[in-house]
This record gives sequence, C-alpha cells and structure tokens, in this order.
Amino acid sequence: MSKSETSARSARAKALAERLAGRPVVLVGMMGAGKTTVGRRLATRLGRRFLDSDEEIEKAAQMTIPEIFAQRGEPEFRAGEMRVISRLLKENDLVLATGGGAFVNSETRRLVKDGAVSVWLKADLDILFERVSRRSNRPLLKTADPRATLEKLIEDRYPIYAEADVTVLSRDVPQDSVAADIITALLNHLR
Ligand SMILES: Nc1ncnc2c1ncn2[C@@H]1O[C@H](COP(=O)(O)OP(=O)(O)O)[C@@H](O)[C@H]1O
Ligand SMILES: O=C(O)C1=C[C@@H](OP(=O)(O)O)[C@@H](O)[C@H](O)C1
Ligand SMILES: [Mg+2]
Repeated sequence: MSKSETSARSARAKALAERLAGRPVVLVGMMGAGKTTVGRRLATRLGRRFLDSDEEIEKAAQMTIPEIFAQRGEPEFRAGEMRVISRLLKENDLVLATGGGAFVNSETRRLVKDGAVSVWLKADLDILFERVSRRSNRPLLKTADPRATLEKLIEDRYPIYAEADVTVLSRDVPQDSVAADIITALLNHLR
C-alpha cells in the first residue's frame, strides 16, 4: 500500500472513531456471512478490540457451541447468548461479532439497538452455503438437507437483519475490502 493510501485509510478510521464516540460496532447476519473473520479485520483497521459472542459463550460455559446445543438445547444457548452480549456491550471501543441467531432474538436485538451501531453483513444463499460447508461446527445445519435449512433461515431472518443500522454486502471479494465497505457504510450512516 502506498503512503497516501495508508494515510487516507487512517484518516477514515479516525473520522469514524470520532463519529462512533466509543459506541460498539456489532456485526449481525447469517452463518457464513463473515462476521467473525471480517469483524477481526475491521477491529484492526479501527484500532479497536475484537470479541466474538460465540467464543465468549464457549469460554463461559467451558463447552463448544455444538456441545451446548446438544446438552442444553437452543433456548438455553439463546439465554446465555443474551447475557454474554449484554455484558460485552458495556465495553467501549469494541467490534463485536455475534452468532447468526443473536439479533433474531427480540431481547438481544433490543440490547444491540440501544447500545451499539449494528451492521448486517449480507450474502446470498450460494455464497453462504459454500462457506458453511467448509466446517461442521454449526448445529442448526445438521439436518438432512442443510442447504434447504439455510434457505429457510434466510427467508425467516432477512426481514429482521434488515433492522440493523447499515447493510453491507459480503461478497467473494477479499475480507479486507468488506471491512473497508463497512467503514464507508458507517461513515455515511453517522454523517
Ligand atoms: N469475503 C470473503 N471471501 C471469502 N471467504 C470469506 C469471506 N468472508 C468470510 N469468508 C470465509 O467464510 C467462512 C465463514 O466466515 P465466518 O467469519 O466464520 O462467518 P460467520 O462468523 O458470519 O459465520 C470462513 O471460512 C471465512 O474465512
Ligand atoms: O445462526 C445461528 O443461529 C447460529 C450461528 C452460529 O454463529 P455464526 O453465525 O458465527 O456461524 C452460532 O452462534 C450457532 O451455531 C447458531
Ligand atoms: Mg461467527
């Protein structure tokens, strides 16, 4: 990257930091959208701390997400997810990646809307399916037809994700350019 590109990038990050005034940035959207991986890059660009609610839930429960779903069930996972997100949102200067179902839960959504600026990372079925197929760590997709399950979740959840403050497309472009697109969208939103 040239010197002028580096300084333009840091000027944008600085402008955004001022407009955010410490408020957390929370990434929401479907499994495979890139919340965890793009979120980490966004935090680096902004000089912010990065946390992932799934990771924090696993630490608190001393169990993996698939174990929590299997041993405790989804309702208990959602209750824990809400408690963890409520705790994390008290932190300033944070980028928080949530699990795909977090924002769908009305109480968690209220916490995020009240305490943060929310970003919907949006991708279409083909991209999401290709990405989630790389790993088998998503209990909701352990069905006879995971693609159909994903499609149904998209149908149910898209109208809810659309309540986020900004929407950014998570295409198959480098994750760093998705992070840059998030910064642009947030700068426009907070203008
Ligand atoms: N822009 C992108 N281009 C290509 N692959 C991506 C992109 N964003 C994310 N991925 C990949 O997709 C998979 C799912 O990403 P992840 O960040 O875990 O999504 P989420 O947390 O939203 O479920 C990972 O293998 C990640 O490297
Ligand atoms: O969409 C969902 O309900 C879920 C998404 C997962 O996180 P990612 O969106 O990071 O994959 C994880 O929280 C859990 O498997 C449930
Ligand atoms: Mg994730």
